[in-house]
Amino acid sequence: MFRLGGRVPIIDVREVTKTYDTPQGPFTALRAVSLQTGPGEFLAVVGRSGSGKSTLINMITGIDRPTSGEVHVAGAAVHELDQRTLAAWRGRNVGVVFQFFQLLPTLTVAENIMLPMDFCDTFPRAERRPRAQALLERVGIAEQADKLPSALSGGQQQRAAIARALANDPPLLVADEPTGNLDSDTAVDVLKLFAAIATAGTTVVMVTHGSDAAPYITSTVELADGAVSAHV
Ligand SMILES: Nc1ncnc2c1ncn2[C@@H]1O[C@H](COP(=O)(O)OP(=O)(O)OP(=O)(O)O)[C@@H](O)[C@H]1O
Repeated sequence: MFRLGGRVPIIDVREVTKTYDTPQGPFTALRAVSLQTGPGEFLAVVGRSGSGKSTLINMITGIDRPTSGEVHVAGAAVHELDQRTLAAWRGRNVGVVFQFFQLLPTLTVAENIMLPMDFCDTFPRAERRPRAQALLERVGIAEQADKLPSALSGGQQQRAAIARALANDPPLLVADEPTGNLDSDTAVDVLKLFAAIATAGTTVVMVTHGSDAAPYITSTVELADGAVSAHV
C-alpha cells in the first residue's frame, strides 16, 4: 500500500480519469489525476472554472465514479463500493461543507447537528445532544444551539454547518467554496477554524477560488483542463 511519510494516506487517488457522455460526444473532465493526502492536512484544490475541481471532489466523496483509476479514502476502495454501502460509508467518513451552508431551516442548530448522528446511529441517543453542544462550543457558537438557522449570521451558519460535518467524527472533511458567501473577515475566521480542525487530525480538502487561504493550508493541488498542473 502507498504510504505518505510512513503513514497511510486518507486520500489516495490513482490515475483517475472521468469521461462524461454528452450530446456532443464524450467529454473528459479529469485526466489521469493522482493525489495523496495524509491525516491532518489542509489541502486546497484550485483551478479555473471548468478545470475539474468539483468532478475531483465527487470522485473523493463517492458521489460519482471514475471512468478509470482508483479512489481510496480512509482505507475504503470508494470506486468499488455499491450505492447502499457508499451512503453508509460516506455518512461516517466524510463531512461535507457547502458554500450556501444547507442547514435544514425548520430544525434548530443543535437538531441540525444531531441529524447525521441519527442517520448513521453513530452515538447512543442520550449522547447526541451533549455531543452537538460540545461541537458547537468547538466551533465557537455554543449559545446559538436552540435557534433556527435563519436567526444566525452567515458566518455563524457556516460554523454550524462545520459542526454538523464533524458530527460523526469523520477522518475527512470536504468543503466546496466554503467562504464564497462570506465577507473577508468572516472568511478568515472560517479558514482558521478549518486549520485548527486539520491540526487536530481531520484531513480537510477545500475547493477555493480565493487566495486568502494561503496562510492556513498545508498544500495546494492545481487543476488545469482536468489534469494536475501543480501540487505544492
Ligand atoms: N455531468 C456532467 N456531464 C457533462 N459534463 C460535465 C458534467 N459535470 C461536469 N462537466 C464538465 O466537466 C468540466 C469540469 O467541471 P467541474 O464542475 O468539475 O469544474 P470546476 O473546476 O468545479 O468548475 P467551477 O469552478 O466553475 O465550479 C466542465 O467543462 C463541465 O462542463
